[in-house]
Amino acid sequence: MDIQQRLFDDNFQKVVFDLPDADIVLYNSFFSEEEANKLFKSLQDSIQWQQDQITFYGKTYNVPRLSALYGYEGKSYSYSGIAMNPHAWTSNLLFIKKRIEMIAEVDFTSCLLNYYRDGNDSNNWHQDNEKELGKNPIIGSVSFGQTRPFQLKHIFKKGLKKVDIPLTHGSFLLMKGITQHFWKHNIPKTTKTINPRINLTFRIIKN
Ligand SMILES: O=C(O)CCC(=O)C(=O)O
Ligand SMILES: [Fe+2]
Repeated sequence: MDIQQRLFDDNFQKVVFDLPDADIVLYNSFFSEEEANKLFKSLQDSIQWQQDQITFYGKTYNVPRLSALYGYEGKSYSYSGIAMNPHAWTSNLLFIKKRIEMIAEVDFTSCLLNYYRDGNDSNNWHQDNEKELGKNPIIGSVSFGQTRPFQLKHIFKKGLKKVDIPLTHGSFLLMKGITQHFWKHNIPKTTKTINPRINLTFRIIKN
């Protein structure tokens, strides 16, 4: 490990979660306060946010958040039952991608962004297990803005308690291994008055 890597490592706090059937690590303050403030504002203004819809038993609903897909050309991705073509990487996204790849040691091909405008926006229980992500998906999740709880529940071991991980401004959460086979996650709604939040999930699309 060179000096630069060591200095960089010292700036954040690493939390390893001791959970069965999971490989989840959280790095708080992975981005400095100053970097995180800048990135939040520029992503808020420059990302091509869109309102996706989902059809459920023949009825169409707005997804309770705004979203956007970025990545390498041709790496289309299906989520919420819709095939999406990515926008080209921006310099901010490449900056974030490079930084997290120093830790994740993979080449992420795609980034799904979510914009949670307020407490009414949420992300319902799901696994990131689309077949394009391969057998054991590696998900690199970066958060800016309002801290929201990222909840996890084991799909089969009903006796296990729900896990609640606050994802703070500038944090980086890495999920890999068999995690997506055994755990669902969600961002719950809240009636509290809160600020907006941006989350980026970097993924590897194999097609
Ligand atoms: O907002 C988050 O922290 C989670 C987002 C998420 O689970 C997803 O996009 O698949
Ligand atoms: Fe997810």
